Amino acid sequence: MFTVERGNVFGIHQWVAVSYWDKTLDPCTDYTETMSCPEKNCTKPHIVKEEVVATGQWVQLEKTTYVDPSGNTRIWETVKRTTRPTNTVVDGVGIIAILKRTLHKDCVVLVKQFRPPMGCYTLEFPAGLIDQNENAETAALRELKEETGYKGEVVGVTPVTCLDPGLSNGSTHIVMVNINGDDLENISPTQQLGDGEFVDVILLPLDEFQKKIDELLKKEKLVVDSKVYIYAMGMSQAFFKPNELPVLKQ
Ligand SMILES: Nc1nc(=O)[nH]c2c1ncn2[C@H]1C[C@H](O)[C@@H](COP(=O)(O)OP(=O)(O)O)O1
Repeated sequence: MFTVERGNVFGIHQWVAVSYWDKTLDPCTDYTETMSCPEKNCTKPHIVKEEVVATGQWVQLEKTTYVDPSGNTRIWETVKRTTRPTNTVVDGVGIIAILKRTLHKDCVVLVKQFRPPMGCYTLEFPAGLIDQNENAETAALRELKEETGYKGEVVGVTPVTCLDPGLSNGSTHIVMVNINGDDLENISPTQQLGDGEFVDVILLPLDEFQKKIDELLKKEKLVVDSKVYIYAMGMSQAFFKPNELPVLKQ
């Protein structure tokens, strides 16, 4: 439910769009009352209202009023994308694409691009925003083709995952994709980049993924996306200690 009110936001008097939580539409209404708790009274935290402070073409800043678990009303500064398709809770897709070729090691497909908010080049999984009426699988294959030129096949999709929840409601599905590198279409892939998009494709072998990233970071001024690095650490921890015996700890 939206109203327009005159309010004081960050010390500035201005007209703001205010969305109040409509309890009749909120499936969590039953849980927003004070619940008994062994130590003290606990409240199910909930949003009271969201006020738009500033809106750009791609993002907006909001002042979020919420009740915390001890029942206190507080304010949070929140960033949201303006591009989220209607009736969804997800903005985009990230793509873990594995290039599989005869007589080659399996490789993870990464992209390097200059990211203005970071002021430097970053190393990321291919990714992009989901268009209206698109699902995660379709968006992932489209973005992969655009950014890298590769045609892939979806082999898995995560639940909605949050990206930076202390700052933004930005969220993504991670889509697992296999690429048949022997396919004629994938032998000399051609990117389909839009205006203002400059993307370098980087292939790193899956069996030395973390080591190759570390080498790249030493060689170039580059910041690696945390999803990429955590995936690399997970790969190292899970698969590449074949000769280590489990040790019983006291
Ligand atoms: N926050 C943004 N500010 C911009 O000025 N422009 C932005 C923002 N977010 C996205 N975009 C633009 C840049 C591209 O032209 C398009 C497509 O982005 P997409 O490929 O879907 O996503 P990324 O790869 O994560 O940029 O949106």
